[in-house]
Amino acid sequence: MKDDKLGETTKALVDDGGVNSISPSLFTEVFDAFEEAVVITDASRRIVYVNSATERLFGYSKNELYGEETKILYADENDFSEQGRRRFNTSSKIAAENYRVVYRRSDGEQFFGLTTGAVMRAKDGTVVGFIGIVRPARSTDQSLDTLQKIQNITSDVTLSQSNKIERLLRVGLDHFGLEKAIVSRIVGSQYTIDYCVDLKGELEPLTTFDLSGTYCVHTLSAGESVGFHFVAKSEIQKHPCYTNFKMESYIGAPIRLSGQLYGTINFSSPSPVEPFCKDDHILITLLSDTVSYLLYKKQSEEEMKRLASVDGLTGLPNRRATMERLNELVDQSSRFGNSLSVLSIDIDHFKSINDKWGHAAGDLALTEFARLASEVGRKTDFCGRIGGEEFVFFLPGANLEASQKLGNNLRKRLAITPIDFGSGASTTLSISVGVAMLENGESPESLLARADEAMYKAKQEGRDRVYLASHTIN
Ligand SMILES: Nc1nc2c(ncn2[C@@H]2O[C@H](COP(=O)(O)OP(=O)(O)OP(=O)(O)O)[C@@H](O)[C@H]2O)c(=O)[nH]1
Repeated sequence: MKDDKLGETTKALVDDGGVNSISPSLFTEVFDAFEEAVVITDASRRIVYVNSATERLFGYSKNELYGEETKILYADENDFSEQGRRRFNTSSKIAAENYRVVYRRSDGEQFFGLTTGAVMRAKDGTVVGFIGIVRPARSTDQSLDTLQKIQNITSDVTLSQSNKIERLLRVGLDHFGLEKAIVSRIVGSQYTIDYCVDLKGELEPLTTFDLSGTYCVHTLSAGESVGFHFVAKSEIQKHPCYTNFKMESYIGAPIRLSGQLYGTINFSSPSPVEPFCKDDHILITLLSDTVSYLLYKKQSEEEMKRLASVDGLTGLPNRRATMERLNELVDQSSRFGNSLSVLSIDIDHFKSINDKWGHAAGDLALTEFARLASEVGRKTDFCGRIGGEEFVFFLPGANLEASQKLGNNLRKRLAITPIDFGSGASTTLSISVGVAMLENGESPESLLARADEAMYKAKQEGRDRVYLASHTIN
């Protein structure tokens, strides 16, 4: 409500006898429904009426306040005498202006209040009192503190991007004084929790909802930050989001990534809160931009990691990633006493393919081999390229017999799958395979060396066969 309008409204309540002549029940009828604190004074700034919101906000009962100067509400007496008097004096010209002042509750706690004030005039124009409307504003100190925390998190090189996002959600929860924080991923009509922090521990990442039944559908249709501080009293009180989740307060903003919608960042709570102010909307937009930047960095890092571990030609894990996986598997098998077998595979006479049909044909043969190799074996089996035409298979839980079977299956598949180089040229591949099974306390290097040794034996014995390694090489 604008101050000038406020003045007009109060005029109707006041007669020439001043504010004291009005029955408090009339004020109560008008102002008790307000969510803001309403304080009415006489012309000497003594309180004649406060509404219930004032009692809640300042922690005083009506009777404790009636007759007191409004000084009792200010944290700083100077504000009462200077700031207050600028507005609350009989010749005040200040009308349509919101201002912030530090107030003090009955328990001594201080808070910033966003205040609107007006002079109350009787019908003949004489000033009979003042009316002030106060709602708590988050303090500048708190906003600065929040900004500082955001900066500390984003600049911390020891944190992963995911850790940073989770910490930002906590900072947002603290700032808004809410209970649940979510970064959602939205694809089509599906809303998935990507990250969450829930003080009640009820939310879990990867939970999905139908977007149309969430609060975020309002954020998306607005295309910018949206806040509801008391949903039961808002225009969305009948929306399924309220029936589904029963959150009274919500503030959310869309997250865009590389120009596309990614999802939302949102904070909510089953209890109503004070109305969200402009600063809150600026802050959630800043959080959304920061999360978007972190998600972008995370995706870039993942892509770089993927590229660094994948063989560019075949798409199989490269030597580095393959050796890492072998180390992990040997470690797991040694700890849990499970078997682990390794196949060392070398394509026979591969050089002749290059020589006969060119390097591109050799590349095609390697790609086709990788495709067929990926089709044999179980989901838990691992196939990697460790050199030119050298590949390995790691088979967790498999013994020599099962590994030999896989080697032979692959040989058979290759034998019946000609690779077409165009212009009528084609060939099938044969492989020499060495198999070794992890022995007690054996190192990854030794296991692989035994499989290689067995593969060379297969070559020596005429190629196109599987050879089983015997014992540890000393
Ligand atoms: N086209 C192509 N050829 C490759 C690639 N990497 C390695 N090679 C070739 O693979 C061939 C390997 O040949 P060799 O090690 O002599 O063995 P081979 O001809 O397979 O004979 P055996 O292993 O003894 O059966 C070499 O000619 C390499 O140039 C690649 O990425 N693409």
